[in-house]
Amino acid sequence: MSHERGEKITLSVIKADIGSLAGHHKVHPDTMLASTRVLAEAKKNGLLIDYYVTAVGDDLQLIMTHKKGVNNKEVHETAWNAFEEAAKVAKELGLYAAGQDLLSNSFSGNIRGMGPGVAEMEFNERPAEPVVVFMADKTEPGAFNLPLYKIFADPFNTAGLVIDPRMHNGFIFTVLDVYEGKALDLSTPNDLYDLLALIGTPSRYVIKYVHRKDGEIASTISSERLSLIAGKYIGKDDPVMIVRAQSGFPALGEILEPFSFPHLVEGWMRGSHAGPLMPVGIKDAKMTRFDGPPRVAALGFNIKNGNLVGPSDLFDDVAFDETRRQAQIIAEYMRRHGPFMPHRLGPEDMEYTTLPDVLKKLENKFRPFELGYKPIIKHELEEIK
Ligand SMILES: O=C(COP(=O)(O)O)[C@@H](O)[C@H](O)[C@H](O)COP(=O)(O)O
Repeated sequence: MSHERGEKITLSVIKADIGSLAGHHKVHPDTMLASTRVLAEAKKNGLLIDYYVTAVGDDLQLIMTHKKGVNNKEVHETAWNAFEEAAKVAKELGLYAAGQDLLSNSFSGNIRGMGPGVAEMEFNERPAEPVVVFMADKTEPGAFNLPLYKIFADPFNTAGLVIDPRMHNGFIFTVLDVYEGKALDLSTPNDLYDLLALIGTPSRYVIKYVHRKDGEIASTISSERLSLIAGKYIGKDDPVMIVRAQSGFPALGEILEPFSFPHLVEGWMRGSHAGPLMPVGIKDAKMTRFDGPPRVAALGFNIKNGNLVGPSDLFDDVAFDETRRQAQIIAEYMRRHGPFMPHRLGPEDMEYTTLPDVLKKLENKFRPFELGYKPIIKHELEEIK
């Protein structure tokens, strides 16, 4: 059945760190209120069908539905205005890093590349349209590579790949090289090994979209890299992801299953450490221990005539208690390494942090190490006297 463009629903999830309470910790409710006012106005004016405002760690999350398609100027401008209003409140309250992710002074047509993270998809709404919105803090977009592989390509995770004829043909993964700004499409199960060869380097190769082979969008992930946009370290690019569920897409339980394994991701303190991704309910989506550990929350909605029905706070459940316990044990183990790799990230990843500034000071102090090399200890002795 063919659908006119106007009938399609777009789900836009746009997030930004506009300042937070007590450090890079938690969004203040007054900033959420300020952004809610802007979205309420846009709903009243008919631009948005519906919206839901939430927060994970220090990231303010705008979940919006409309009929304008992806990359729509008006919708992006509304999100930008919502963040600006929230940032104003953050500044008034003296919140930490107020306006952090708003890298431009004014809106210029599309919010991508201006700081906020964006995941959007347009689809013909099914009679029942279940979707899951994942939001992570203190990590990067590649953190979703492993779960996405399991959801859409691993039959040991997703029974539907074997059992359900609608999923048996596999999926198309679009992989983005965030350094080069290039993408390629890989078809599973045929290209499985090529896919793994790339996405095992999640700081560079990020799964951007997953499509079913009939062209239906199944998942979309934000892929902004703040450091590459701003040219210097600003913060990790805490990602968001949308996944459609059921009836020819993976079941809700198959979508959540990979998060029962708290896999190691990059981010955590100063965006410079590897740690376990801990699934939490919204009430626990705040950063504490060593600015983490990295956390992911998941909200489940049904979309009906573009309206957001729900949400259900999916990781706020005893079924993930054991995962959280494991994550704590892994966090403790990793923390014991202090500033040593592999807890602290390797030199390539540290290039985009503040470490190079520190190392620069040592550059001129290096001397050739040859026979007869004498350590300089005079300076130290003088200090002791
Ligand atoms: O990763 C962090 C912030 O990232 P985020 O804002 O969540 O993108 C934090 O760990 C900070 O890097 C850390 O708290 C130091 O912050 P500053 O004192 O340099 O602002």
